[in-house]
Amino acid sequence: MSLTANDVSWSAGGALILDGVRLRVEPGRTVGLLGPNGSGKSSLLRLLAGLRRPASGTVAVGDRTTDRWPRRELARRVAVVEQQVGTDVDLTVAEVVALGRTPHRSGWGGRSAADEEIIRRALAQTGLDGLAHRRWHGLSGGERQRAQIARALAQEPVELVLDEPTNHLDIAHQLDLLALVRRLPVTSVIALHDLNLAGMFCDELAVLSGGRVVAAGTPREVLTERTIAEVYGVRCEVSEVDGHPHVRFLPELPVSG
Ligand SMILES: Nc1ncnc2c1ncn2[C@@H]1O[C@H](COP(=O)(O)OP(=O)(O)OP(=O)(O)O)[C@@H](O)[C@H]1O
Repeated sequence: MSLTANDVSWSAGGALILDGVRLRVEPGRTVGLLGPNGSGKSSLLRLLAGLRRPASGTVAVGDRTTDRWPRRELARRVAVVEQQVGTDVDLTVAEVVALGRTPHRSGWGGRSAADEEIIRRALAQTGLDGLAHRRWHGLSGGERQRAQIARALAQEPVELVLDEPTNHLDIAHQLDLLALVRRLPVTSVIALHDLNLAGMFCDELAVLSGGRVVAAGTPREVLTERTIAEVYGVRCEVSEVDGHPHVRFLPELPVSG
């Protein structure tokens, strides 16, 4: 396995946020994490990336639990793109992307020609070549989000953990980004809200509700009218388009009386 959560629980502020979560992600797979606001997606992603320790249960990256990975080695191996990124950074886009090379550098040495090539490629993969010298604070939300993804790619991770990476992107950039993540030879876990994009681009899906995994499997197994009604409380019809489940939401039934 590439990433494994074994009966993971985690609490914060006196509340149980994750409750006995099991997740097994095979190498090279793209797994979507779905669930309503506050269901525990970001919390689980942070645990999977080793940024937090479970209160009980274990998280393993490769064949080692996160507590047995030296911090720097884990920082090289697992890249994380979080939802909120500060705006008070006085760096150019290229400098932000270059931060992805930090865990790979030894001592005080500068960037090598190989580093520069990796940074150039990450900028090109995310369509940011033209913005390399722009300053961070002048970027749009979507440009910042793409720069954070380029930074994660520059890290050349084995596992990539993305928390709602498309929430600021226009539809063309959403499709480009998810197609790119799927193409990369990495294991990815992505928190997403868009059920149809999750169905199009993920090999497997897991649905969290109230800190528990309530459904897991292929998109066809998970994206059912019943699960969507139970988890989100909305009515929908699920059909199939180009081999992927397609969810069409229906208006609420009028209250009779
Ligand atoms: N450090 C913390 N202290 C207290 N409560 C927390 C902490 N971190 C998360 N929570 C709570 O845990 C719950 C799950 O939060 P989390 O951010 O993991 O959910 P999410 O599924 O990613 O939500 P969203 O879709 O809104 O991003 C929420 O109720 C949140 O308020």
